[in-house]
Amino acid sequence: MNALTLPAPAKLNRLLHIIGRRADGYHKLQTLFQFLDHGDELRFQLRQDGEVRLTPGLPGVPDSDNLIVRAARLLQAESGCSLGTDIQLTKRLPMGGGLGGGSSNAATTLLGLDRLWQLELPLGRLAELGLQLGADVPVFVHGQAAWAEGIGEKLTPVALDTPWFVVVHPRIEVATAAVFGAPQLTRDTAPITMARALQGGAPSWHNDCEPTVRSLYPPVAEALDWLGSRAPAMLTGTGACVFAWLDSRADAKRLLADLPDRYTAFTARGLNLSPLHAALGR
Ligand SMILES: C[C@@](CO)(OP(=O)(O)O)[C@H](O)COP(=O)(O)OP(=O)(O)OC[C@H]1O[C@@H](n2ccc(N)nc2=O)[C@H](O)[C@@H]1O
Ligand SMILES: Nc1ncnc2c1ncn2[C@@H]1O[C@H](COP(=O)(O)OP(=O)(O)O)[C@@H](O)[C@H]1O
Repeated sequence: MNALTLPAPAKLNRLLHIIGRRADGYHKLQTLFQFLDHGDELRFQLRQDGEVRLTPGLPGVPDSDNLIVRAARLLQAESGCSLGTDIQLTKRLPMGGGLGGGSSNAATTLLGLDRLWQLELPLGRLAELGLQLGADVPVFVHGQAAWAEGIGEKLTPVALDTPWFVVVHPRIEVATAAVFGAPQLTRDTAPITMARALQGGAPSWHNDCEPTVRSLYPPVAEALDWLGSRAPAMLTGTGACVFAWLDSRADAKRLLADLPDRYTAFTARGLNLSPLHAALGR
């Protein structure tokens, strides 16, 4: 095999609670991750010379900081593999959108190059490598919708309802570190069990970052109000994207028809198995 084209799906946080803070400043979370059938695409072509080349690069992100290039180099270092790759990126997910695009790109790179370079590392090891790149990478490596604890890396697979979503991007970028660093962020939600979270279902789910992101980023508050007046709506991760869930594709498309020009948006179905794993048969 000389080349491989793979999806890097988006995720949503269908619930996000902040229950404390670790000594290193990272926040302890409880969250429900689900994938979408919408995302970026990466094409990997084998190189014999060990070089890792990405095209096109991302505006404002030097290649050496790009999570795709960092994931490829980390895998080379871990495995001692002397092969390289040309990577072509089709970027569809907004950056800093709370859809986990960078993390998903990193996971697709780890699994894609593991296959292209014939390394056959276990998913658990690839997830450990992924965690060095970002708190959200392991869920994309394991590829199952999950209840997550710790900083998002302690994962228990779950089967969630799979509604149609409308995801609205208010065309601003939210810095995850700024939200987690905000003094007004509440960090003391009482921990709950997974069973209790699942029992309540979507109507009972909320995101503890929402009040802080609303106050720091007024365009996100406006998007939540616009969407929330039409269907139940929430923030994903630390934003900037907000999402609403609907019973059918037709309802989702109807909602999109009214979208103000100041937003971009897409519709997508919730998935409990990542399309990456479906494509790889893993
Ligand atoms: C909040 C979540 C929920 O899914 O999503 P996003 O909105 O970013 O997608 C994630 O946990 C984000 O994960 P990720 O985007 O990988 O974050 P990282 O790069 O590891 O961390 C960025 C910065 O956010 C802060 N951070 C991140 C995660 C966490 N549990 N506690 C933190 O305090 C730290 O200051 C860190 O330096
Ligand atoms: N391949 C990548 N795709 C997107 N962002 C990347 C990538 N590599 C590094 N980044 C950096 O990570 C930041 C967070 O990106 P992203 O994962 O898209 O958002 P979020 O964590 O909010 O879901 C970006 O603003 C960018 O600086």
